[in-house]
Amino acid sequence: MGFRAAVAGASGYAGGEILRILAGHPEIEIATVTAGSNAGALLGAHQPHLRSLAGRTLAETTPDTLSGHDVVFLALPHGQSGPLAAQLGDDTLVVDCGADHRLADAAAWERFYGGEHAGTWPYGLPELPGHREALRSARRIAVPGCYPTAVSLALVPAFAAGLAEPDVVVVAASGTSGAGRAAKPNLIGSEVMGSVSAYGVGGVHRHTPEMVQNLSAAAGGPVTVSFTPTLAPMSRGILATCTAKARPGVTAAALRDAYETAYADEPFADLLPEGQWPATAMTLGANTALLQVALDEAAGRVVVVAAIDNLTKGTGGGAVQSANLALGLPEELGLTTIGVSP
Ligand SMILES: NC(=O)C1=CN([C@@H]2O[C@H](COP(=O)(O)OP(=O)(O)OC[C@H]3O[C@@H](n4cnc5c(N)ncnc54)[C@H](OP(=O)(O)O)[C@@H]3O)[C@@H](O)[C@H]2O)C=CC1
Ligand SMILES: CC(=O)N[C@@H](CCC(=O)OP(=O)(O)O)C(=O)O
Repeated sequence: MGFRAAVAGASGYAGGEILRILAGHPEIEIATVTAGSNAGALLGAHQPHLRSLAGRTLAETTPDTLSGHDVVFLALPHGQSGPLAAQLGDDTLVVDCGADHRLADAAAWERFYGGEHAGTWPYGLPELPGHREALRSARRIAVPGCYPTAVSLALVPAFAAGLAEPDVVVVAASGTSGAGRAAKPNLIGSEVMGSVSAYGVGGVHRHTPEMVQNLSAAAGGPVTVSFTPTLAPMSRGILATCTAKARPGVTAAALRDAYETAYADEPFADLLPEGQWPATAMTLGANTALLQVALDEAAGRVVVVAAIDNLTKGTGGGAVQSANLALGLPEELGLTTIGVSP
């Protein structure tokens, strides 16, 4: 084993997914697991599926317990990563699954999250133009939000190829694990089962500025995004239906060609064969974003559907993919494109 890792927030969903992936990683050893209120408990009590790690004790999450590692994965509530990272030297790679360092626009941060902006770290989505190279020398990484991962992979190729106008509409369904482990009134079993519900409607969801940031960078100018998230009765997965106004003269063939070119060499972004549409069940547990494109000629819109596992490509898998790059390891190490079905 080449690198020693600590995982903070190991009793939560994102921390659990990072541990699931690291447990099969040939070059990263899980040295330390930490938690908040559950510090002192056995990991097995909170992550019973991680059998080989069941006997590990959850330590407190402090700079002391996290220091001395090659890589620290933070899967903690927003606001925790800045103060912790400040006490970990640059010899430690810090990979933050929280939102604190994803946005470059401090005003957008204050509007959607409130409080002072903690600063911007290299953004952990290697598939975006220029990002892979930046990640190779990073010592701090901001893992993208789960919805922005799906939406950016869905629409960046259309903007980068100059095929879309800056007018985007996204409706995306997420499984309940996206909301974390803590109980919330709208996530009680009987409220979720047998129903799909919208939330964060009307441009207020905090992932909107992150989508705007990524799509505007690809478009080379400001893009507006109308984003409506919905909660679906499933534990994992995001299905994002993304549309953008098509530029005049765009053809279906040119659109498909842009996506084939963009993702030809990407290990974790797959354009499906024509006629096959992404479904969350096709990529559960895999680090792959599945995509399909169409041109709605009557409406004059580019339509892209993306499916990811919110906990894998949308968090834990994306975190390990970027960490691999920053540690000088092969990007795909420890990650799978093989899903779990049914
Ligand atoms: N779930 C998802 O799909 C995604 C999550 N993320 C991000 O990952 C992070 C974790 O999310 P998620 O795993 O879903 O949340 P969970 O609620 O499932 O887990 C939160 C974790 O943080 C720990 N924690 C809470 N408060 C403190 C504290 N004050 N000090 C130390 N540890 C604390 C908890 O420990 P304990 O149990 O001991 O209290 C637990 O291990 C968040 O920033 C989230 O935004 C990002 C993308 C997608
Ligand atoms: C279904 C659900 O509630 N999903 C979460 C987003 C997922 C997430 O964890 O995003 P952050 O990393 O930015 O917190 C939400 O809509 O708030």
